[in-house]
Parts: sequence; C-alpha cells; structure tokens
Amino acid sequence: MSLHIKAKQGDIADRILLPGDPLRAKYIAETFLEDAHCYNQIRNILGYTGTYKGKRISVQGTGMGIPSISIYVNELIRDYGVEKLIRVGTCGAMRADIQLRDVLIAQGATTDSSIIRNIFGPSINFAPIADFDLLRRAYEKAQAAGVSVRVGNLISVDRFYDEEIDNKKLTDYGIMAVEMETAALYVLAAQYHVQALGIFTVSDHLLTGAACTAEERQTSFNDMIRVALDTAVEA
Ligand SMILES: O=P(O)(O)O[C@H]1O[C@H](CO)[C@@H](O)[C@H]1O
Ligand SMILES: O=c1cc[nH]c(=O)[nH]1
Repeated sequence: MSLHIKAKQGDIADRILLPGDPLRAKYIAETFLEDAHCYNQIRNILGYTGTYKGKRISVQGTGMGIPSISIYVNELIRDYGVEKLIRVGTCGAMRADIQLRDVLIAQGATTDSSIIRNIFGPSINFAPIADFDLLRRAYEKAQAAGVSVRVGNLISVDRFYDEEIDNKKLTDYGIMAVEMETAALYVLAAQYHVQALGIFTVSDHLLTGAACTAEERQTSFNDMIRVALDTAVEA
C-alpha cells in the first residue's frame, strides 16, 4: 500500500484510465470492465481493476487539480509500476468551433502551474506533451469508431475560477480548451519514462455558457471512454 492508495502489489494493472471524478471511475468500472474489483477507497478516491476485451486494466480517480493528480500518478508509477496512463477528463471549450460533448485529445498541455518552474527553474519553459504512440493509437481508434476528435493544445490551469486569465490570447495561439491536470501527468510521465495521454469530453463552453449536468459528468462520455480503453489495451 502507498500513502494514498490501498492496494497490494499486483492489484493495479500496468495500464490505467484516470478520470478526475472518482464516481466516473466507478461508472467506467461497472459499465465497461469485467470482473472489476475496487482496490482503493481511501478518501473516496476510488480505484478498480478488471478486464476489458480480455486484457487487465485499472481505472483510478485522481481528484481535481495538479497537486491531487500528482499524488496519484507518483504513487501509481513509483509504487505500483504503472506504465501507460490515460486521463479521461472533462474540459471547458474556449473556441466557437468546438461544441459541447466534442472529444479532444491533448497533444500538448500548456500550464500556468508552478510545477514547470519548480522542476526546471526560471529559464526553461518545458513543454508537457503526450506520448506519440498513445496519441496515434487513440486517434486511429477514434477514426475507426466514427468518433470525431480534435487534437491540439489544452491549458491545465491552477484555478477553476480565474478572473485574470486571458482566454482570448490563449485561443489566438491555438489553445482549444481548459482543464486542470494534464500538464502534471505529462511532466511526471517524462520524469519517469512512462507513457501518458489525455482525452477529454467538452463538459461546458466558456463562450456560450452551455454545460453538462454533474450527473452527465459522472456517467456519460462513453465515446471518450471507449477510445481510451481501446487505446490502453492495445498499446
Ligand atoms: O472531470 P475531471 O476529470 O475532474 O476534469 C475537469 O473537471 C474538474 C473541474 O470541474 C477538474 O478536475 C478539471 O480538470
Ligand atoms: O477545468 C475545467 C473543466 C471543465 N470546464 C472548465 O471550465 N474548466
């Protein structure tokens, strides 16, 4: 067991889906996995292992924000040997050409978090990027399933409620959407030489104010989940 995950060695598969919302983890396990068992209930940040298309896979909530996901990703990699990590998140669309429930893949994760300068110092602005093999597979899986996906740059912010952020400038430079964890996932994957990817469903729109309900955030978004599972088990 690690500090925040109550699992024995071998309880967690080498590949894992990472929703922020622990109830999305429960939904994924109960809806998509066979023989799923819950290995973690500490802080109600639920984690499950089961099989999908005959292959062992886990799904683990990570909570909200970079400090929270960093705890789980560190422990999953260092204490449980997880090697392929796919975040299945929600995000807020920032551009008029992106709609509610669209599926996005984060090729890069720009961030205002201090995680980059805390690691690299003031002169290096490290670029957190997706693992190319997972990204390519996810794109191909989506194409094969007829799921339309957009691939590009997202921003992982430290503040959900942020009066100062310049969304216009970010979208002028191609940022598609906002979420709160992927930059840390990509930086930690680089640090530990493992593979990581972030796939998202647009849950709300910053320009129009359109939004999915909290229940939808827990229990829908099946296109994204299938693309992530199909990618994870074949990678
Ligand atoms: O739905 P999840 O995966 O938690 O992702 C998004 O939702 C939360 C904010 O509501 C943040 O964690 C953000 O990254
Ligand atoms: O972090 C997030 C997630 C969804 N929508 C937002 O506006 N921000």
